[in-house]
Amino acid sequence: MIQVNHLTKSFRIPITGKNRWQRIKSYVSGAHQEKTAVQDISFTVNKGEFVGYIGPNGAGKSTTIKMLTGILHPSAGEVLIDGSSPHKNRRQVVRKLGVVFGQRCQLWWDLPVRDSYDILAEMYRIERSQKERTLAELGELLQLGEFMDTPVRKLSLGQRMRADLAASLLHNPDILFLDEPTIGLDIVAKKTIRGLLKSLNRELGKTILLTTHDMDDIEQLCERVMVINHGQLAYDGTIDGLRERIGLPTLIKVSYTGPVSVPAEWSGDFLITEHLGNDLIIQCNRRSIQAMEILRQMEQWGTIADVHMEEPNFEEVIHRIY
Ligand SMILES: Nc1ncnc2c1ncn2[C@@H]1O[C@H](COP(=O)(O)OP(=O)(O)OP(=O)(O)O)[C@@H](O)[C@H]1O
Repeated sequence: MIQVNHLTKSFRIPITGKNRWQRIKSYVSGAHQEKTAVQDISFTVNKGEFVGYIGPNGAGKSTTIKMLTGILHPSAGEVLIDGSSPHKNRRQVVRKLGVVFGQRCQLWWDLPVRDSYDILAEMYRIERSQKERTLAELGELLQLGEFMDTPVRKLSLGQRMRADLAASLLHNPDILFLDEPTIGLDIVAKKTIRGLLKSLNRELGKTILLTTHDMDDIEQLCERVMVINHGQLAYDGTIDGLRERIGLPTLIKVSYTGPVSVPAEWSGDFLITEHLGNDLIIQCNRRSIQAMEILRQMEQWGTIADVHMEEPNFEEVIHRIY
C-alpha cells in the first residue's frame, strides 16, 4: 500500500539577473527563491489498484514519483510504502518497487537484452534460479523470446518497452511506477503495451501508478485518476466522476420510426440542438438529469427506433480541469 501524507517539495532556485552585473551580484549575495513543486498532497493507493496520475507539464508529477521512489527527500510530509519510508529505508523499499521511464531506457544499449537482465539480477542480488523462473514467466507474457539475444539498440520502440518492463519486474516488485510507457509508440504497439499492463495488474496483481499525457491510456487502463495541477491535487476519483464534476454536456441522438412531434411550447432539463427528419439530437448535463428520464420524455413524441449516446470527450474534460 502507498500512503502519502501532506507531501510537499520545494526547490531553492538561485535568482539569476537579466544582465551580467545582476548575475554576479546574485551569485555573490547567494540570493535564492523557493519554488514549490508539490504542495500538501495526500492520497492512499491500495494493493492491486491501477491509478492514473496526470497533470499538465510542470505540474509536479515527476517530483512526486521521485519522492515515492526515495530519489528525492520531501520538504514536508511523508511517503510510506507498506509502512516504510522510501528515503529512510531505501534498500528495503526499492525491492518492492519497479520503475519504468518511457523516455529513458534502463538497459545497456550495446548488450543483448539477456545480458542486461544478468547485470540487473546481480545488482538486485537475485538468485539465478529465481531469475530464470521470473524470466520464464515474464517471457511468455511479454513475448521476450523474439529479442532476448538482440542488442538493445536494435530493438523497435515497442520491443524496447517490453524489455524495459521485464527489467523493472525482474526482482518481482509489488508496485510499478510507469512514466509515459506508451510515448512514441504506434497504435498497434500502444495496444500491445496497454494489454500487457492490464495483465500485469489483473493477472499478476501488481499495483500500478501510471503517469502519462495520453488520455487514451488513462481511459482504457485506470479505474481511478488523480489530477495534479500547480503542485496540488485537483481531483482524486473515478473517470466518470471527473466527467460529472466538469459537467460537459452529453449528446444523445434519438432516431424515431416515423415523424417526431415535439410540442412547440416544450422546455425541459435538456436542450434539443437538432431536428433532422426522424432524428432528434439533444444535449444534456448528466449531473442534473438521468438518461432514462430523458428517454421517458422523448417516448411521448413518437416511437423510438434507436438511441446513440456520446459522452464528452475525455481530452476535453481534462483540458477543462487543467
Ligand atoms: N531539481 C529541480 N530544481 C528546481 N526546480 C525543479 C526541479 N525539479 C522540478 N522542478 C520544478 O518543479 C515543477 C514541477 O516539475 P515536475 O518535473 O515534477 O513536473 P511534471 O508534472 O513531471 O512535468 P512534465 O509533464 O513536463 O514532465 C516545475 O516547475 C519544475 O521546473
